[in-house]
Amino acid sequence: MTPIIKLENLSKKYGTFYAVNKLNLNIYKGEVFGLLGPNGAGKSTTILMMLGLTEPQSGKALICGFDATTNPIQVKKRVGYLPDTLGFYENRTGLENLIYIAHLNGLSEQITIQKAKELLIRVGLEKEMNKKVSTYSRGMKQRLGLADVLIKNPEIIILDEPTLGIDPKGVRDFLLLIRQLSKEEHLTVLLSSHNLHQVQQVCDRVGLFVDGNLIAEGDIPTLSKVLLKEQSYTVEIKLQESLQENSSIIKTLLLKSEDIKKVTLQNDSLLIYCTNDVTSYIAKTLINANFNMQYLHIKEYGLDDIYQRYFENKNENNKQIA
Ligand SMILES: Nc1ncnc2c1ncn2[C@@H]1O[C@H](COP(=O)(O)OP(=O)(O)OP(=O)(O)O)[C@@H](O)[C@H]1O
Repeated sequence: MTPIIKLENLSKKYGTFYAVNKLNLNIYKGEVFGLLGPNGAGKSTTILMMLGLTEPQSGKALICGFDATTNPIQVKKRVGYLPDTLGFYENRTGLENLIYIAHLNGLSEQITIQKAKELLIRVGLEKEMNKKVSTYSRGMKQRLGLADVLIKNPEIIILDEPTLGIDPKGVRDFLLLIRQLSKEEHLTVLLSSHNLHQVQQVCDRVGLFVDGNLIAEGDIPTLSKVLLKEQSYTVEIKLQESLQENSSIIKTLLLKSEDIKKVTLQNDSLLIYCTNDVTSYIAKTLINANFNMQYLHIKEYGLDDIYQRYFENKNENNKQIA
């Protein structure tokens, strides 16, 4: 399958500093892809290069087959971009604002009004479309922004921190809407965020940016494997016997398995970090040693945990090096 977005060795330098460093990434039609990373990681710079709004030092951004640097007009026709700050005519209604944008995009007079109304209904602004934008909440403005982006029938939409400042229900509804649009209309969505939980809810795949580098990409289980490497499964157990008294014998027993990398005591349970799912081995080993198990479960990692543990591990390694 040909990717709809193809970034090849894309780099951007400010002075001597690389904001984006040799980025390679393929995104396919109909995917919801999350650009995730802390402040300053290079997400917005990457988006600007994809839109042809800033030139890369080296490499290429191919969008729907067009080079964003040499052919930004073709790219602009196919991509809808929702920046993190929106500007509307506040004393005009949502419908008037949308019609204005439709005209700017060259849509004919006849189809504009009908299409604008349909879109405002689609994004959930049916009741508010004839109210002035000055009366809109942040969430409503974001929906209007989405309608602005969709009116030119883009193949790709790029949303920069789209849920900033919206209340939790608004965020949920907005993300659901994006997911629906992508799945029903086969729209490719690129979403930049530092909110892991939101990205996890809505994205098919995620790319994790740190200091201008894409350090991992994939779905959540893949990211977990790549970032946590040898410790991507954690099994938590609790025994009827005292773990304080028995922890060293248990560690010796369990660490005989090559798949078990670390065993730590945490409060009154034992955390066993493994490369694979070895729960049955753990259970058998402990039962054979006459321990009585109170519970055993595999801890599922969300993006939040993966991210936090990745940075914890990195800091630990840095400390060890220093
Ligand atoms: N015009 C510029 N001139 C100099 N440095 C810049 C410029 N634009 C961005 N940078 C730097 O490049 C790095 C990447 O910035 P970028 O805005 O792409 O990050 P980001 O991941 O989008 O962050 P945020 O989540 O805060 O928006 C940062 O260190 C930033 O200070």
